[in-house]
Amino acid sequence: MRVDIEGLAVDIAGTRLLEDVTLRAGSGRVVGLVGPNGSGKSTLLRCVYRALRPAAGRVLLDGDDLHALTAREGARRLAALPQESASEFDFTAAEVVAMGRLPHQSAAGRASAADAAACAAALAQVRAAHLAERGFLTLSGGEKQRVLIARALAQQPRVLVLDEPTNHLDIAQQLEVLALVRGAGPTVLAALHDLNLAAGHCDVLCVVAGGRVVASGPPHDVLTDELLAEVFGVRAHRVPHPATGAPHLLFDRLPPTGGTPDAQP
Ligand SMILES: Nc1ncnc2c1ncn2[C@@H]1O[C@H](COP(=O)(O)OP(=O)(O)OP(=O)(O)O)[C@@H](O)[C@H]1O
Repeated sequence: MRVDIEGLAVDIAGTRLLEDVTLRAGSGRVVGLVGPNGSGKSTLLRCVYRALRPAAGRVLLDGDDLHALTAREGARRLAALPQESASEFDFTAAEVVAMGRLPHQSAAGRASAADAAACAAALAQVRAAHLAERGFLTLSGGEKQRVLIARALAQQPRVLVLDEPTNHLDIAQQLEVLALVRGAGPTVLAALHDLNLAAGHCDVLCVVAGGRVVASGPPHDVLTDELLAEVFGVRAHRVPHPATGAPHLLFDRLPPTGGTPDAQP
């Protein structure tokens, strides 16, 4: 399913947080949003999963205005992993994942065998089947994150919006989850902080700075020395990955006003 974001602007408490954001995610493509802290990535994603209403502009799913759909219609097409989604209630992990099936159920809300199978498959995909009967609040940060990703997968969306999906995950889980979402089929919009992970797992990167998209395109076309210096304040070095040959970025912090870059350990 294609996602077109057109001229999006967001105001909160009288302040414009996003201005004239336009981006396209082709069907089945993985689009990464990268940018410094506070640049507007979550605000943009919150508009896409309808936690915020834009002051201007539109989000189109295969041409349909997302904000004109009912909540149920929207949730059948699009699932989200918000940055902060701690459940206050003591549900089991299986019950949290089952919430992902609600948009597909009738008003009576009875789960079918297909719902149960989708939940079991999603938990297995994130290697969390053994956590099914655990209380969600008793899980570690990484275990919670995997269960919440399973909830989004169980929703069987055609668009997946992920705000920092690798939060709390160890490095093996980070690689596994990104490979999983890339191969899962839906169009993906994901905010990511690790530029090497983003470059390695996304078809397109959009760089957000100061509430605007300042660059977008294939990852290594976008992550130029000039952009990394200007937007992130770092000097980049590229080394080939010894196993794959893919370019890998190493960084020094650039001092705010001239001087010599600090080598980071
Ligand atoms: N409800 C709000 N009220 C006031 N300011 C807000 C609100 N939500 C976000 N902001 C501000 O909007 C800006 C963008 O925030 P946002 O969370 O979108 O950034 P981000 O790029 O996701 O950052 P991070 O990488 O730190 O998660 C920040 O300056 C933030 O403080």
